[in-house]
Amino acid sequence: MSTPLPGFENIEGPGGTDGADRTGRADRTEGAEHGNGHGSRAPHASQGPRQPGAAAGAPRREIAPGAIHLPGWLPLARQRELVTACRGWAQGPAPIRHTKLPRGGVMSVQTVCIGWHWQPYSYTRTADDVNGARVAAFPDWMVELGRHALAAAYQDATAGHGYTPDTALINFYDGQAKLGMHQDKEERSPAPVVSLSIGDTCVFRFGNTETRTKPYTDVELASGDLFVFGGPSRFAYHGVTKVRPGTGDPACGLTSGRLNITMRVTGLDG
Ligand SMILES: O=C(O)CCC(=O)C(=O)O
Ligand SMILES: [Fe+2]
Repeated sequence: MSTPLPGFENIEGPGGTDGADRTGRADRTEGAEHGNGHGSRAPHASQGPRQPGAAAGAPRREIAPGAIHLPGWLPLARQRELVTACRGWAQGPAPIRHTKLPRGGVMSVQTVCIGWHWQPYSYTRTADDVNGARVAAFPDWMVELGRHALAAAYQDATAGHGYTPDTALINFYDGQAKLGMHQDKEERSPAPVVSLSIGDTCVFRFGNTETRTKPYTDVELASGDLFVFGGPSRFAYHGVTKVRPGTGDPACGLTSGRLNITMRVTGLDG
């Protein structure tokens, strides 16, 4: 069964490391991720994200049309709340695990989903490749967070209106995990993807909609960073080429590794 989440589940422990197997470095194009989750407690909605531009450090940057990097958007306290929520989902109803790929590979990333369960290459309500359990509900507070994220990224108070993400893939990367270039394309909606990063910095490669090769831009995603891709970039290829171990601030709630949450609108009913 699934391996525990080194460095994540046991965040009080020694700076952990490696997860079960890192044999696979999964290409999402070829593999997937998935997960499941289970009820969690909502981070306090009272503490909103920072205003655009208020983060220390790097400025907001449009990486490609519709693809925005907003560094330091999530305050540390909010990061910790998300880590706590994700830790709960990682435990069940379907535990986080390394997704198996159709051709026998295993992803190096560990994933758990909420709302809908993703496995290569479709969404279901139950985690059929894990334990068959129905995944945790997608909480209202995360819908709100997604709406705030769009408003901040697009610098438009109305940008989040009507945005109702119904699934999130929650990925945990140890120091060796990677994610191959892929498109998020199982969704039947063109609504933007909202990505939040916590813990160690990674190199996020954001490319184009035609090919998984160049042209692309490598972006350092650090703890608290928001990345949104919508509009003409919604179906661009992207991936994680490397994690930089030891770069995260333990005050974010993770002593090692990287957590990434991507919210999406599946466009599915039922
Ligand atoms: O970890 C990341 O920053 C990207 C994750 C991703 O692309 C995905 O879950 O589809
Ligand atoms: Fe993706």
